[in-house]
Amino acid sequence: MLEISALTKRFGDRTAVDKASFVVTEPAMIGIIGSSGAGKSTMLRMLNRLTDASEGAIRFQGQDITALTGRARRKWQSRCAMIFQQFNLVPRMDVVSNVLHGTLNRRSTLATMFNLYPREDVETAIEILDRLGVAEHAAKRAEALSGGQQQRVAIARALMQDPAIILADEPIASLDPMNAQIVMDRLRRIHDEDGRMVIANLHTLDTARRYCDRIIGMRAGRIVFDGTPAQLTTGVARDIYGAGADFSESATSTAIEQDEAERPAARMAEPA
Ligand SMILES: Nc1ncnc2c1ncn2[C@@H]1O[C@H](COP(=O)(O)OP(=O)(O)OP(=O)(O)O)[C@@H](O)[C@H]1O
Repeated sequence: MLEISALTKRFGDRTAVDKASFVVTEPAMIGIIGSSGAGKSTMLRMLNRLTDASEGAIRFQGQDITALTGRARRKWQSRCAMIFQQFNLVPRMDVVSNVLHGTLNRRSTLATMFNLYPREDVETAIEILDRLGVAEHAAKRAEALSGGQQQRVAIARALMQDPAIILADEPIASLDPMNAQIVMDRLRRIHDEDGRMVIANLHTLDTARRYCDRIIGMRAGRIVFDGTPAQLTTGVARDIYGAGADFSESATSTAIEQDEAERPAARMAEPA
């Protein structure tokens, strides 16, 4: 259903994603791991068409995604909704209106300007908020909610678009462990109950192991691992992160970045 072939992104003479290829035949929950600068965000941004690929192809259910322009590109961005580490809500706007923002693509400019949302959309938004356990906060300003609650509102906004794919770029990197678990549990449930594909960039190995059916490991722009959590042995993880023999199972990419800072040879993949 989703086919990525030799997808490449260059920024000047830096290759952020280098001939990445993978195929997803049925909706799955996929985690992308790798150290900072490995190309994970760039990969998701190309999938969502926020960034244009330099080379290669993305096909979804037979459609050439890389070729889409204008309205067709915006439609794809609705089918392939993205959530971000920093939630990207409008802080002073109430929670329901933030969620209804997910319908902007299909509403007229006039309706948008005057905040005229159809009643059934408002009801759907509340139902989705309820599903995510934050309906009681519907009337509050987004900025009044905790980080974990805001991320659930961001997921609700994504669901409002009824997407086939949810792309999550480090969705729990700003959250404490308890809220991180709540957000990952919700994403997993959305996958299990709705059959939506979820592709998440994840900072910590244990999260990827625990929640994902399939893990893709990136290093210096290349896919260096693609398999199940069981196949992701400590040795494989060490290769993905370019980490030394002191690498431990509980290590996170944050800990590894610090290791890399001390090892100049491993800095290639880091931002300039
Ligand atoms: N807009 C840009 N202009 C120039 N270089 C960029 C741009 N975006 C990303 N890069 C570079 O591309 C490489 C991959 O970056 P990317 O953000 O995709 O990595 P990442 O694995 O998501 O890292 P992190 O976990 O730190 O977010 C890095 O070397 C980065 O500096």
